[in-house]
Order: sequence, then structure tokens, then C-alpha cells
Amino acid sequence: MLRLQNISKVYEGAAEEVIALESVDAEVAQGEFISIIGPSGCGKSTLLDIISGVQLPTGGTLSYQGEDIAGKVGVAAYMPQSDVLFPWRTIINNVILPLELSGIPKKEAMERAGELLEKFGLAGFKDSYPFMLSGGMRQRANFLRTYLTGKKLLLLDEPFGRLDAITRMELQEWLLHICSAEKLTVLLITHDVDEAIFMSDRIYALSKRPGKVVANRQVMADRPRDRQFFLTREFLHLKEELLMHLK
Ligand SMILES: Nc1ncnc2c1ncn2[C@@H]1O[C@H](COP(=O)(O)OP(=O)(O)OP(=O)(O)O)[C@@H](O)[C@H]1O
Repeated sequence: MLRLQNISKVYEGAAEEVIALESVDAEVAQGEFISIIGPSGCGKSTLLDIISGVQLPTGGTLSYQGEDIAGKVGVAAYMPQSDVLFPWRTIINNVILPLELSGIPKKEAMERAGELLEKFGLAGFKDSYPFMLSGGMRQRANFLRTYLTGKKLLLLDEPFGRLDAITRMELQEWLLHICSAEKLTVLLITHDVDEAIFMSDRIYALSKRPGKVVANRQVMADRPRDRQFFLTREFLHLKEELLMHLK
């Protein structure tokens, strides 16, 4: 579905250039859940920016279903690290934004989004403002807005980074359920090796900057996975190996 070949990115700064990515090769098949892990500053967000089209690579090729997509915005839906709900809009008015922008009449957009609120754990909060919701609910609303773009490829940049451990666990399981039910293809950035192994079909580990792929590992465990998976030999071996790469 998505292929990155020899991707590099150099930022020409005022003082000195920064080589963010070097010779990154990666492939994503339809329906795969892939995590990208790597030390802080190794170029993970840059990679998602390049796939989403908001940054151009300085070298290499990038294709989606065989078509060159370098610099092309709108192929994938991108959920950034920060909470990007507009504080002055109610939850329903926040989540319908991609529908409104694509020209769908507001009434129809409201109906379509309204039907999904329960599935996204937001029933009863349609007319609330973002500050009235918990962190986990705000992330679900951010995710619903991303989902309503209708894109089948989702780029998620540390979606659980700011949540407490319990909410994080709940959202991981919830997200896996939605992604498999809706047959979504996901590229997830995370700092958390446990999270990457628990959620993914495959994991790319990047080296410290300039980011290069140092591991591409399949997670063989069946789905749905439960938390007992954390106690298995396979999980512990993979975790040890990935942590070694990150060091
Ligand atoms: N617009 C920019 N101009 C210049 N340098 C940049 C720009 N964006 C990112 N960088 C640099 O590129 C490198 C990679 O940044 P990036 O944000 O992609 O890393 P990251 O792995 O996502 O980091 P983190 O895990 O801390 O979020 C960093 O050294 C960063 O300072």
C-alpha cells in the first residue's frame, strides 16, 4: 500500500544543516498496524510529515498504491501529537470539521458524526466543549475527527503520550478494536516499546539521528491480544531486542 525507498531529509537551518533521516526504506501493507519507535529527535515526526505530504523528502521516493505521493497532502489522515480540538467549538462541531471542509452540508455531517459518538465513547458529550472532557475522551474525539476524513491510512503521532497509565491501556485496546473492525491501516509513532509490541503487526526501530531503520520486526502473537501477552517469552525477547537497538 505504502512504500518508502531510500528516504532522506535534511533541514537547512540558519546555523547548520540537520540530517534528520537517512536512507529509510519501509513498506506498509493494507490493514497492517505498524509502530515506529526510536530515540527522541531521531526523525519520527519528520517521517510522518513526509508521508502526510506536509514536508518533502530531500531524497528517495514515496509511493501509495503505486503512485508517487511526495508532497501530496490528503492521501493519509494525520493525527498530531498535540490535542488539536478547537476550544470554542463543541465536540460535534469539532469532529465534523473534515466533513464540512469536504463540502458536506452541516446537517448531514452532524447526522453522520452523531451516529458514531457512542462507538467512540462520546455519547452524551455531543454539545460539550473540549475543556469539559477528560484527556482520554478528548483523544477519542481527536481520533473521531481523524476517522471522519474517510482515509484508510492513519498516521498517529504519540496519541497516548499525555495520558495516565490506566487511560492509556483502555485507549490502546479500544483503538485496536476500532482499527481491526474498520480495516484501517495504521502507522503509529510511540516512545513506548511495550505499547508498540502490544499493538503492532510489525515494528520499525529507528537509530538516533540521523534516523535509519535498524530493525523491522514482526509480532507473531494472535489477535485479539490481552495483557497476559506481556508475560510471554516472545514479548520479553522482542522487548529486549528492541531496547538494545534503541540504546
Ligand atoms: N522544521 C525544522 N527545521 C529544522 N530542524 C528540524 C525541523 N523539524 C525537525 N527538525 C529537527 O530534525 C530532527 C528530527 O526531529 P523530529 O521532530 O522528526 O524527531 P522525533 O523523533 O519525532 O522527536 P520526538 O520523539 O522528540 O518527538 C531534530 O533534530 C529536530 O530538531
